Amino acid sequence: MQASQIGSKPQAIELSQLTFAYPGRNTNLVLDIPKWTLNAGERCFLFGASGAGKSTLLNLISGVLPTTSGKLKVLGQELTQMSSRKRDQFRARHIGVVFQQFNLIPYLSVNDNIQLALHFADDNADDHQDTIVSRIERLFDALQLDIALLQRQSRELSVGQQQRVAIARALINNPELLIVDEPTSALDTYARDNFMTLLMDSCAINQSSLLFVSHDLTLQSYFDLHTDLCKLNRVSGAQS
Ligand SMILES: Nc1ncnc2c1ncn2[C@@H]1O[C@H](COP(=O)(O)OP(=O)(O)OP(=O)(O)O)[C@@H](O)[C@H]1O
Repeated sequence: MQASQIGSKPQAIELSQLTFAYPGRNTNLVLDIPKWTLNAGERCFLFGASGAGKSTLLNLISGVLPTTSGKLKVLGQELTQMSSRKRDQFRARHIGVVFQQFNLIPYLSVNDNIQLALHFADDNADDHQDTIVSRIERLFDALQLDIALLQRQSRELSVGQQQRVAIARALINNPELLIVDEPTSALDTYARDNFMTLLMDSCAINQSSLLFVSHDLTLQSYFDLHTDLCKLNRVSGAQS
């Protein structure tokens, strides 16, 4: 799929007049963003006070939550016009997500965790297992993961190994957009810097656009763009 074009600039994310309120809290808007774009290939560090709506915005962009009103185009597709099922399918095929807690299924093997991501993205994944195996091998090599870990249950892995598997799972479908939510909060400085380097290298290899949320402002130096959600969002409900 091609990212949408405005002039000659491809856009990974375009939103305008985007509002969102959680069901049951209809009078309480959480987000009201007049306009924001992320160009294809750009890496954006999104920050803002606690409660500013960062995770909510990531969930809208990845299609987990439906918008309340406005326009939200991701990789050229208008998400507001998609059913929940279509959004899930779109996310599985085009967006890699790395969550704070990695969200690996603990009792499944590492291989099964990765195969699940492939399964949700492509019903015919079983048809080309050779290609898939070599893709997994390349990713494990790039992420410095021992291939023998594929057979281990993910709960047996160290935190550092789980992080790398979470990145491998997010990248296995070659996503055009990678969304990463506060993944370094539990890490010491050394592990955090390693994680960031791996993430940046993986994005460069894949030419993915990156939207990264963190409270850790020292990570800003890794990014082309720094966006303060409190300045974008007309709702001022954040608690510092
Ligand atoms: N499932 C939910 N139902 C109702 N309100 C919610 C829900 N999730 C979040 N909120 C509210 O939406 C607002 C934004 O929350 P969100 O988690 O997006 O903020 P955040 O910027 O990610 O915060 P933090 O930095 O503390 O993680 C908050 O007022 C929060 O209470």
